[in-house]
Amino acid sequence: MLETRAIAIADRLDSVTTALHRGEITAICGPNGAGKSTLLSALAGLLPADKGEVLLEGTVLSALPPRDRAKAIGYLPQSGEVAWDVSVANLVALGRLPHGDQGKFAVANAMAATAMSDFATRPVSTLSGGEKARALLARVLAGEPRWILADEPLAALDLSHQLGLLKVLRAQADSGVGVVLVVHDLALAMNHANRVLVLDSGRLKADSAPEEALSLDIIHEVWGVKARWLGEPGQRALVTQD
Ligand SMILES: Nc1ncnc2c1ncn2[C@@H]1O[C@H](COP(=O)(O)OP(=O)(O)OP(=O)(O)O)[C@@H](O)[C@H]1O
Repeated sequence: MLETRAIAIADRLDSVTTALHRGEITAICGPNGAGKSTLLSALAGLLPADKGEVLLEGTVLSALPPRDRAKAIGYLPQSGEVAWDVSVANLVALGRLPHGDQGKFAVANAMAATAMSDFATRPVSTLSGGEKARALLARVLAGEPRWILADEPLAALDLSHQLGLLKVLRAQADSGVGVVLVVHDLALAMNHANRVLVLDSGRLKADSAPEEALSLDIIHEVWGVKARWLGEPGQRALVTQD
């Protein structure tokens, strides 16, 4: 389990308590500035909380040696910047750093899963935005973490690659990995997450199964938008109303 106990961070998070589970996809949703990236960084142990604590499988996260933390949690930030212009294969291999090995099998698997094998020798600077996003996700997968924490990993991807990566993330969850995604696309959260956290001005507004957390009342209250869901469970589409 990855837990937060009443964590507060300046004006960004206000006493957020939740417990996330491995084997599930958890979506973090909310309007711009609601605190989604802040919560994800705190869950990754990258942003210390002013109050409260984050626990990974029962241990206070900040007490874990950095290498153990890096092995357990693969974090994919929103910005997607790459500091050095290395080849895609070398970028993905950086995911093995916490393990101190080359992990050739894991690296090859990660590149295949993200459809990046054909780009192995390409300098990262020559990739399109979507290709770079896939390469960065491959780096996280190569580390074979128990938790994948990704901030809008699908935002730059075309429909086909979005669906491809959702399959990869679902397969990760099915194999026991905890997958936590910041997601703006509410239909994507509704259809693909096991659990949805809705943040509003730094507070946890909902934390439950998607149909409940993304009810029309909550969407109206939090996003200020009148909408309705169409379609069947698992294939919902959100339509806004005037
Ligand atoms: N380094 C920082 N110092 C102070 N305030 C910050 C900092 N980073 C973000 N904030 C503020 O904290 C709040 C939450 O930001 P956060 O990035 O977590 O929101 P978000 O829900 O991820 O938003 P978005 O959907 O726009 O990416 C915002 O009001 C933001 O302006």
